[in-house]
Amino acid sequence: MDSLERHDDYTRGRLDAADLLADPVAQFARWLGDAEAAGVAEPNAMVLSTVDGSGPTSRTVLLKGLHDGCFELVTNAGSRKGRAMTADGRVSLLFPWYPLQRQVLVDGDAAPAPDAMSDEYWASRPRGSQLGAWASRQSAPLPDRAELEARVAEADARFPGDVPRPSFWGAWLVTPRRVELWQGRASRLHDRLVYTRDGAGWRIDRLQP
Ligand SMILES: Cc1cc2nc3c(=O)[nH]c(=O)nc-3n(C[C@H](O)[C@H](O)[C@H](O)COP(=O)(O)O)c2cc1C
Ligand SMILES: Cc1ncc(COP(=O)(O)O)c(C=O)c1O
Repeated sequence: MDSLERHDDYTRGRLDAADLLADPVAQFARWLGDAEAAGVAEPNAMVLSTVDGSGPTSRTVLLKGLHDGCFELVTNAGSRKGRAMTADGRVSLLFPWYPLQRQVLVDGDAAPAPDAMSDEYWASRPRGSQLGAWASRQSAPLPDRAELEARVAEADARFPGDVPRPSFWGAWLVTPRRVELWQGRASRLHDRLVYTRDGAGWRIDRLQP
């Protein structure tokens, strides 16, 4: 467990307000492009945190689009996260781009996307994933894997042609309230720049590391 003993310094980059775009989502898109270009694994993976009656909880999901200043994700509305977001839209998104010594944190409000957006995304999914969405009551206990596989076979037989989108599966849009860009620096003196809303625009402030 060597990693527990290390104190690696972060020296790959720096971050200055003068280098940032005025719009945080446009700036995020630029950083996502950097992560893609650097070959970061799953560059669009993000840790989605929600709150429910048990408190905060997190899991990884994929970013599926950027629309009018919002972050798009897809999931099952009956899942633990889906039920949490239905009851309380407050979420956070964390993009951990360790190879770039960067992270982006987004605090915002999630709401179901328009049906047309969910339909369009659904149509882009492979048939296997579409059948999987029908088969999985995501987050519910599963006594054994064979039961899941039987439900996939059932859905396959039920929908020999196009697989329709289940009403319980779709896209969600997260409207950001706060976006923080973090660039690791030497001696833990990292650069942190945070966008918060300021009237119709955004202000950018530097935070202590
Ligand atoms: C890299 C990665 C990407 C994932 N993407 C999604 C996704 O886009 N949507 C989704 O519902 N689950 C996705 N998952 C599975 C979730 O992490 C999670 O296990 C599942 O959604 C159930 O979460 P919940 O019980 O908290 O609702 C992904 C997992 C990983 C590791
Ligand atoms: C359970 C689940 N749902 C949805 C997704 C979203 O991605 P895709 O539409 O590419 O399957 C993922 C991605 O890993 C996933 O694991």
